[in-house]
Amino acid sequence: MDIQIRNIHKGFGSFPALAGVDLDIASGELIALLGPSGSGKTTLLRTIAGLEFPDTGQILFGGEDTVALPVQQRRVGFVFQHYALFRHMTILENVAFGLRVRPRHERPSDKDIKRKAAELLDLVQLGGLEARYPTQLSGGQRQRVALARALAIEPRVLLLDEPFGALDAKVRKDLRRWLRELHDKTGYTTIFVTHDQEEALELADRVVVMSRGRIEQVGSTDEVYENPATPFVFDFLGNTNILPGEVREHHIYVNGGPQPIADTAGHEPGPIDIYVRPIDLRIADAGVPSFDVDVLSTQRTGPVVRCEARAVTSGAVIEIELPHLHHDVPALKAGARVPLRLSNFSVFARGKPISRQALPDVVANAPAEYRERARAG
Ligand SMILES: Nc1ncnc2c1ncn2[C@@H]1O[C@H](COP(=O)(O)OP(=O)(O)OP(=O)(O)O)[C@@H](O)[C@H]1O
Repeated sequence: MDIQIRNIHKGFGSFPALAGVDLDIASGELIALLGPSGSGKTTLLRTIAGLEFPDTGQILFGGEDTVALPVQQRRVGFVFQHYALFRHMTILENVAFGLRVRPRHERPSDKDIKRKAAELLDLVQLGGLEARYPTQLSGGQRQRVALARALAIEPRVLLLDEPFGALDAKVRKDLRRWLRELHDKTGYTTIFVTHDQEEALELADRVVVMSRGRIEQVGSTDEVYENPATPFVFDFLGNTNILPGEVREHHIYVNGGPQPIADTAGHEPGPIDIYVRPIDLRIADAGVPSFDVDVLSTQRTGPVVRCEARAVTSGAVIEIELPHLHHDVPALKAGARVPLRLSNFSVFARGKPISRQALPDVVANAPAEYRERARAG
């Protein structure tokens, strides 16, 4: 089932929780709504489910406007962060519940309901535990029961609100992989809410990054990570260093840097912010565009070395992250002055994002030598 969301506004009192949301979701897609707390993810999910009514806008399921349809008729499967299982019912009866409460003329026979519930428990890999009660299961198992229950009604759409939020890191990771496999098997259009970037990037076909009731960017996981449309998206998707810089005569300079770090076509001259991740900074060989930093401290945490340094000319404090066996590590001693190069970065005009289309040019138009080095990693 494909879903079209058209210009949804939803306020709570005078507060705009959703401020004009448009989104097209293809049938069978697995979509992540990602954003910080309060950005409107849950409100959007609940509006799609029919648990909230938008002030304006349309939500179309397969071309049909659902806004006037009551929740029951939308046929959405919903799973919340806290597994709301019925404690007094066995696992099998929990899964069967959605079928048992159907109107009489749509309700399968008792035998078929039990068979279907058992099949779904097999699907979520809990076959054999049908007679247990929710308190006799682990958190991850309970969440899988909640998912089987949501699937029992043969939903047109599956909506998951931080489904693994309450579980520990290891179980979350296992369940993520499992959910992806389940999705590939069942093919339901699925939308899930998370504020965990890693979860969104690992699981989803496309990620919808939200901030303050609006969509900042929609794209494949690679697109949003490699080509963030706005400073917000860049910053939200991982650790960020912001280096003040400048576009001058079609070149990009780190403030105070003697040589340009890249060429740029078509960008307005003026102050910019260069966004670069700690893992995309390396010590530059002679002749490669670079800027000098003074190393302040270096610390190893397991397999990773984190180094804090200060840009000599701008004074910006930046973080560098390397695998501990990387050949740059010995040179990053506190007190050393080293030249750094950027292997990947985004540029934003200070205060306003450079258009998304323009961003790939920044790398594409870098000096040839720079590009080769960037490719070499
Ligand atoms: N029933 C409500 N009454 C008043 N304000 C609400 C209500 N529900 C949500 N809000 C407000 O709307 C905004 C968006 O909330 P929402 O729950 O959609 O955010 P979220 O991105 O899902 O956040 P979180 O990750 O913390 O769950 C928040 O500022 C929240 O306080």
